[in-house]
Amino acid sequence: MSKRQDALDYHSQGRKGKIEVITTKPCATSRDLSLAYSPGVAEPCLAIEKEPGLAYEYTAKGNLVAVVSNGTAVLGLGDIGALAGKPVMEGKGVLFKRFADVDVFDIELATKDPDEIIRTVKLLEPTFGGINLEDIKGPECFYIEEQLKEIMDIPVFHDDQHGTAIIAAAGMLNALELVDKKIEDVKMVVNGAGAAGIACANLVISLGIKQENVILCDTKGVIYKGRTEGMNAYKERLANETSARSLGEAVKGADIFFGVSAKGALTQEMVKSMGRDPIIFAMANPDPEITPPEALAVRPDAIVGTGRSDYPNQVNNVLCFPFLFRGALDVHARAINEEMKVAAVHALANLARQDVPDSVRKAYGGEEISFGRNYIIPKPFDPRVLLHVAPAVARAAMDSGVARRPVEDMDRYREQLESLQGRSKEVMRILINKARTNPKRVVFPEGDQEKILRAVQILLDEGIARPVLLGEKELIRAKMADLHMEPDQVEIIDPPTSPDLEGYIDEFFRLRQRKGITLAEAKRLIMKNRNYFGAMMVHMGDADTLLSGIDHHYPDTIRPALEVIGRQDGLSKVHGAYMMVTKKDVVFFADTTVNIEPSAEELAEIALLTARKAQHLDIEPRVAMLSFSNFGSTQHPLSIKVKKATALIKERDPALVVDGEMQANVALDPELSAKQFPFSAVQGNANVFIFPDLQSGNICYKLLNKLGGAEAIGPILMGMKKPIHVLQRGDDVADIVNMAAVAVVDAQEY
Ligand SMILES: NC(=O)C1=CN([C@@H]2O[C@H](COP(=O)(O)OP(=O)(O)OC[C@H]3O[C@@H](n4cnc5c(N)ncnc54)[C@H](OP(=O)(O)O)[C@@H]3O)[C@@H](O)[C@H]2O)C=CC1
Ligand SMILES: CC(=O)C(=O)O
Ligand SMILES: [Mg+2]
Repeated sequence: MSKRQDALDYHSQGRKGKIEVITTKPCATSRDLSLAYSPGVAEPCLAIEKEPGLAYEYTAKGNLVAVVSNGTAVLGLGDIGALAGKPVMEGKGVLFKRFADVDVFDIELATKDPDEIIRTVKLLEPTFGGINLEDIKGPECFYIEEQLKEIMDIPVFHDDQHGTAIIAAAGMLNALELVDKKIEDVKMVVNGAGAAGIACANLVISLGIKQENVILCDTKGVIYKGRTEGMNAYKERLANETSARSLGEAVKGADIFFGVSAKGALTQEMVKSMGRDPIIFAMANPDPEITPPEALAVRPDAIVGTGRSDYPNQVNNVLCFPFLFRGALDVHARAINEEMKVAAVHALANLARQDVPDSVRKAYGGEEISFGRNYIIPKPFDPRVLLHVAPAVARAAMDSGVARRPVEDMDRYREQLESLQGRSKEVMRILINKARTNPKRVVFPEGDQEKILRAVQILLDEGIARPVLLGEKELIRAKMADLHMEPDQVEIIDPPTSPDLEGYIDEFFRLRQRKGITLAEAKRLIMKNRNYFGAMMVHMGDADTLLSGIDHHYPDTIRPALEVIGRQDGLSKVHGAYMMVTKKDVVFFADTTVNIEPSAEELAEIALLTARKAQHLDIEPRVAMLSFSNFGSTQHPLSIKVKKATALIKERDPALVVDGEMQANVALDPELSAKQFPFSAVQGNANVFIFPDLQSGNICYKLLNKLGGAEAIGPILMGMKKPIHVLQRGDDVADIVNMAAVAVVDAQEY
């Protein structure tokens, strides 16, 4: 199918267009009706009449943005009119929702009269928490925005001006660092002196580029002092004394080119003539001023960005407006001011320098992404953008006095932002915060693995753990340098040269001498097998917990731990659980990894240990002992075993909410439970699921993960004397970080 047809089908298939309105309150019963509408609705009306600020409490105003356009500069398609611009405005709505959960009404106005637009938008003020002006051409856009900012008490933001300028400035700051040029020395050309061009020039000047070093061009060529044709007050303010008259003359020797004009405006000849390591942002949409392959063919030393997602370095305002508005709306900002824009610039620029999580790499087809010439600004699908930009903007709004409702607890605010991105993030945030309250020493026997190093950087940045790496010092240091990590921030231990080596060997020999180990073998294992050395560290109290397994088979990781540390007294075995994070909730599955055919006694042990894990994560456990039978409905040794286990648990922990044996649907269906099993302690609200054997547990968690899309965090090993945790081969950096948090929180319990 052609790209054109594809795009048309995308818009027309199913419900037409890209947006619909969804209600947030039930309207199923006559009671609902009387609350949603008359008579109940009168109450919030009267409350708002008395106290207008309550509109943020009782209506959707606070999360609603108007995307307003008259269609005079739609992308680079030009003046195609308000109606034809509607797909773009609906598209902005999609992006606002997808990236920052901001709701949008798109408003297309069939007028070119700036005052008519101003009056109309002003009249819309009661409806919205913010106004995003879009694709209104220069110079009218400047007057419209200025006037609206003056007369409105909610944020008014022309995205083509400032959104573009913010992204381009963030990318430019990073590109300048990469090419080692000082902002106060560089010469720049901005091609296009409309909405985007004027705003880009103003912002980079405010960030430190000298005004006399910024040459603006438009369809008539260079905007120089004294030019009369095609001028306006905004161009005039930026006109410079220069002898250059054409774009070709202006870009000669320039360090930076910003294109916000039209397809093909920059030629290869022009690129050739630029200064060393030229920075070229060809931002015209949908087709750039020059494509990256064209530019790089003549100047391999260039850093090139475009507005498109199919080339590296997408310099597009999508990376800004959803997150900026999120921050502004969340503090009920009166405006979006310079301070908030600059905060967004720095938040974006800083984020691009940080290590990129695997989830983001995966979203981008597994491509290698790290700070450098092909990655100078974050990617829009990077969930961290929301968490960095919105709080930075909210903070700037508060500091500059335009926040009507300041955020009191920034950490809590970040947690709320994370919860916008799904329950799993929220739970992990709780876990991570718990880890941060008392970060423990985590030893990583696979300290030379790149994924471990990348995870360690995040653990350090977030203060989740105090990592200790095992491996050859020089090798690890070199790998850290490749990853732009600071080697001195992590302790590295090379077992053969460790001063603790002899002591560990002696102790290990003492532990295992009656289990068939010779002193020579003890020496070899502790010196050569870092899983043994790491386990000894935990045993001797030199580390609090161990995390390993990314490059080892499961038994090779777990055996040293069992031999050195062993299980807790009184337990028959160690057991394994998974935390399953669904869209709705977080539940525990056990045993999913260790015990193949647990006895009733072992099942009871598994349930008690898993319930304790849940409690430790502030989740009140409700344990379902699963079977194919409900409370004696089938008499079979397998179901009788589960029934026996249930009785044992009740005996050992009478306060624990637990019941069984029961089928999985009964464990999850309150109505069914109430109707058929009103005596059960678990009323269809189970969150800890104990499986009768490993087959069912292991199969279920994998199906839920693959078919149901639930995130599986684990295996969480339970019942060791000291906490040891096992990574899975193939775990990515985020999994390692999650497991490290699990390990730290676990270690806090010991
Ligand atoms: N990547 C991104 O995030 C964004 C990209 N853009 C892109 O920037 C471009 C301009 O948008 P916007 O500023 O809103 O539009 P405007 O209509 O406000 O401004 C367009 C400007 O470009 C100039 N121009 C047009 N064609 C040429 C050319 N061939 N050579 C030199 N100058 C030219 C016009 O000159 P004159 O004044 O003489 O008419 C005018 O100054 C569009 O392609 C748009 O897609 C815009 C916003 C965001
Ligand atoms: C991206 C955008 O806003 C534009 O091209 O107009
Ligand atoms: Mg636009």
